[in-house]
Amino acid sequence: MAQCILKIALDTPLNAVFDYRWQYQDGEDSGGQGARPQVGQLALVPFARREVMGLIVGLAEHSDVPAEKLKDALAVRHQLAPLSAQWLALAGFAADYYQRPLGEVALPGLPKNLRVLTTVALDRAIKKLGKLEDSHDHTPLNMPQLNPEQQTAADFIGGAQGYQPALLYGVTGSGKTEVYLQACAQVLAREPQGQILIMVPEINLTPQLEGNIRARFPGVMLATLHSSLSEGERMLHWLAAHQGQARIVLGTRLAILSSLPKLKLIVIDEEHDPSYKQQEGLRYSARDLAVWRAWQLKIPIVLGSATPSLESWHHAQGGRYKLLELRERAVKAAVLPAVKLVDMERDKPRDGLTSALVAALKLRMERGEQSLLFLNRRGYAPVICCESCGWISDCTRCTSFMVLHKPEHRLRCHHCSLEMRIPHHCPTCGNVDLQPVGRGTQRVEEGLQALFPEARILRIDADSTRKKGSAQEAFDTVHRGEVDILIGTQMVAKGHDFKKLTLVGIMNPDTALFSQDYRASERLFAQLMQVAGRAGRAAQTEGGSAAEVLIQTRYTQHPLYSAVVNHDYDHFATALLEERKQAGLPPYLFQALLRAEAAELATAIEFLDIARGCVLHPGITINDPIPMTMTRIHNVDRAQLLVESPSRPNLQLFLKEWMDALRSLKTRVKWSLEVDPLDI
Ligand SMILES: Nc1ncnc2c1ncn2[C@@H]1O[C@H](COP(=O)(O)OP(=O)(O)OP(=O)(O)O)[C@@H](O)[C@H]1O
Ligand SMILES: [Zn+2]
Repeated sequence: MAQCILKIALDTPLNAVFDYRWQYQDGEDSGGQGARPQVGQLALVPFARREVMGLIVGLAEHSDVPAEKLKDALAVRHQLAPLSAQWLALAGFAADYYQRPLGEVALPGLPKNLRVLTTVALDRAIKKLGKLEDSHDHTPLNMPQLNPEQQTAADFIGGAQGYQPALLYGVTGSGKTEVYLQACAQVLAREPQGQILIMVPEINLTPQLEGNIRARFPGVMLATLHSSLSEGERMLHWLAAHQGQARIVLGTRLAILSSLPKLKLIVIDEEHDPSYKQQEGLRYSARDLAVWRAWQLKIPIVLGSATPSLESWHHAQGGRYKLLELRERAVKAAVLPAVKLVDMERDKPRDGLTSALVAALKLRMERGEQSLLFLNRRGYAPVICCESCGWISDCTRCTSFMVLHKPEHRLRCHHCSLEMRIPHHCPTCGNVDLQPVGRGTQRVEEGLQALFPEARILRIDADSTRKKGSAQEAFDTVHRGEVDILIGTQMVAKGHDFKKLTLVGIMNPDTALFSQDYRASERLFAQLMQVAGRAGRAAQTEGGSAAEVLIQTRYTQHPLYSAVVNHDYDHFATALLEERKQAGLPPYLFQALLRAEAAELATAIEFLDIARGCVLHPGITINDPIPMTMTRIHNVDRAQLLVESPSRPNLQLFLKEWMDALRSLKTRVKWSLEVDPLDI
């Protein structure tokens, strides 16, 4: 018997690697159950009176831990091929950059079934996969002729060698998907063992793309990775990628941490989308990690969008990313829709709809075409109020309102999930006449039903698609043409290729114009361009309507709307970047946000005040602590502290020192750090 020390990363907030003793049979070939373990393997160990799965990140002959304190590891998962050095480096980079212990990044990045104590699930999955193999026939089927711009882009991406980031800036409906698929075909032809990672921002976009990929490459093994897989499926798909069997992996942001030993190309579709940012726990940007991963592996990466993020646009302007452009819609004779502003001051809306929008809807109904109404607010009304005493339905646990959900007869807080029946009378004065204020998708649906009793109306939002599979069913109904008017939130706004849609109505985007968040205008612009881009994606039929987008607004002179009317991303983005430069904001400045939570706001602020003073570092601006805009959620008060620097490396140095100092502070305040925050 021989003995070694396993250096193990565990999923705990303690920023450390733990030593365990392990005995194995000396000389046995690697791979056997008794072999010497390898870095990148998983091991079961005792920790704090529990048994937990850890990741071997190092091997040693001796430990500094006194022998009587050193514990034995319980098992090593020899049946699983070790995670590669590159994968460990990726997890290590993410841990460093986002200031988290390695174990807290690496272990949650693995499927749950790998981390359970028994090996049943793992053994079963490995056995199942043993029979499956990619057919090695990577011949693409039904490749459409690309237009010259698409061809240039596909050839550039497909032919790129080494680290080569490209920004594929193509207007909505310009056929970016086709560019990805043909670039993939080139890579698969050149690298028969190679793997490709394709990411989409939202789970609802996976089925459409999965269908396209399977139809194009029937012989290629495809694995999907997203949050609605069962644990069994996730394990199977993850393993198919890890063992190099899956050639194409399609997934949402969590797929960025999948193990892909033969990765040769990364595709990030809709790269501007905020959903690439994880908003809890390890708050990483999957897009940024993808770029790092491509750099590390020296492989090409393409970021695609009709409305690139300002960060990526900035890189493309500065020459760090190759800019590839698609200026026209791919389907011949499909043109970008005419965008018109409807002045709500002149054309007063009834039930939220101006007469211009009603007329446009009516025309589509008569012609058997589809319309989409976009309203980014679910529920029936954002609040109910008592007209006699002024009571409003605010949430008792949050700085927000209880939203009226009429079909379910409930009031619901969208932040803490508090629920109650709709009160019969005002809780303060007893008045029975409680009125909904404002309008959500449910109320729009009700109004439309009254207006167009014969119309087939479908609402798609988080409430209507709670059941597994129901979102896909809803989108299929639209694609089959069984819907006349579709009402939806941002769920319907992006990526979908609805072929029969000729009208998009945007109900009330004005509120976002006056947000305090400096990113609000970038986001609103992207959202409007994306949703507008759902109209007119097929050629206009004879006697059919030209594609049209109506934006209802009270601010018809606003430059943001003019840019949308003119489909003018370039100028708008360039102007926004200039503003950011003048104001000293990202991407010209790097930020991190320290958040603190406590029962009392004062406690949170007090903690941030201490944090503010505990490390001094030249070139770093530490702002005053302030309450968060949504101060209270679920009876917890929240405050934040913004840290800024024009130098990313300098900020990173500071954060490292700062986190060490904060970890040693004794406090009951719950705190967390976000690097490159999106919402401030
Ligand atoms: N070369 C081509 N010839 C004919 N049709 C094409 C070609 N390329 C793409 N298309 C079609 O054009 C439509 C739009 O393509 P796609 O959905 O890829 O656009 P997109 O650029 O991803 O748009 P968005 O940014 O709005 O998601 C699809 O129906 C696709 O089949
Ligand atoms: Zn609440």
